[in-house]
Amino acid sequence: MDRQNMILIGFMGAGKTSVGEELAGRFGKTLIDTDRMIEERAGMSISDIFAVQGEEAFRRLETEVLEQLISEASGEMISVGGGLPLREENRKLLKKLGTVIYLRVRPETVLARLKGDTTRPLLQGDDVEEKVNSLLSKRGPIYEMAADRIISVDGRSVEQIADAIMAER
Ligand SMILES: Nc1ncnc2c1ncn2[C@@H]1O[C@H](COP(=O)(O)OP(=O)(O)OP(=O)(O)O)[C@@H](O)[C@H]1O
Ligand SMILES: O=C(O)C1=C[C@@H](O)[C@@H](O)[C@H](O)C1
Ligand SMILES: [Mg+2]
Repeated sequence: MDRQNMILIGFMGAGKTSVGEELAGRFGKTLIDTDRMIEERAGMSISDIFAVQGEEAFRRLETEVLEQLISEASGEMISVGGGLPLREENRKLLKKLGTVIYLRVRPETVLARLKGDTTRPLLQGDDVEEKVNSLLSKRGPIYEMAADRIISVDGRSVEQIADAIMAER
């Protein structure tokens, strides 16, 4: 891996963390995951940050973490929270940080993977299917705008997705 950072973006359940771990392992690196960085900084889970401080506060933390990475990260494998590219400011920071790879996922795949998940505050309660469909259709074009490359993940294993990313480097 050269000095350029590689960043995975995409919807919840697309596999950013899983594929990121796989790729980082192949490069002999440890994955940097912005959700985990925020949990460590805040000393609480993402669900608790949303519940106690609200989504806006979480989004501010995402921008802070991105700024920190720009000053510190070089040649790293990075995965970011599903909503991080939503702020225009963050999309500019992502471009500055490195090569942005969008893991594109279909709603059915998200639902199959995250059924019963309790750690993603935006997908709790009733009508999870409706929430996934509506968020994904709003966010799809934004992810595309932020991306240097797009990889479809449906029906592919974590290893196959990592292979596809490596092959096109
Ligand atoms: N290619 C895949 N095939 C099968 N299962 C997968 C695949 N990628 C991820 N998963 C599973 O889907 C779930 C969500 O994956 P992961 O946590 O990597 O997604 P994420 O994109 O990081 O989500 P978030 O934005 O919420 O952090 C996990 O249980 C993971 O094991
Ligand atoms: O898509 C989103 O908005 C989110 C995705 C997760 O990675 C977390 O960052 C959090 O649950 C919010
Ligand atoms: Mg993740």
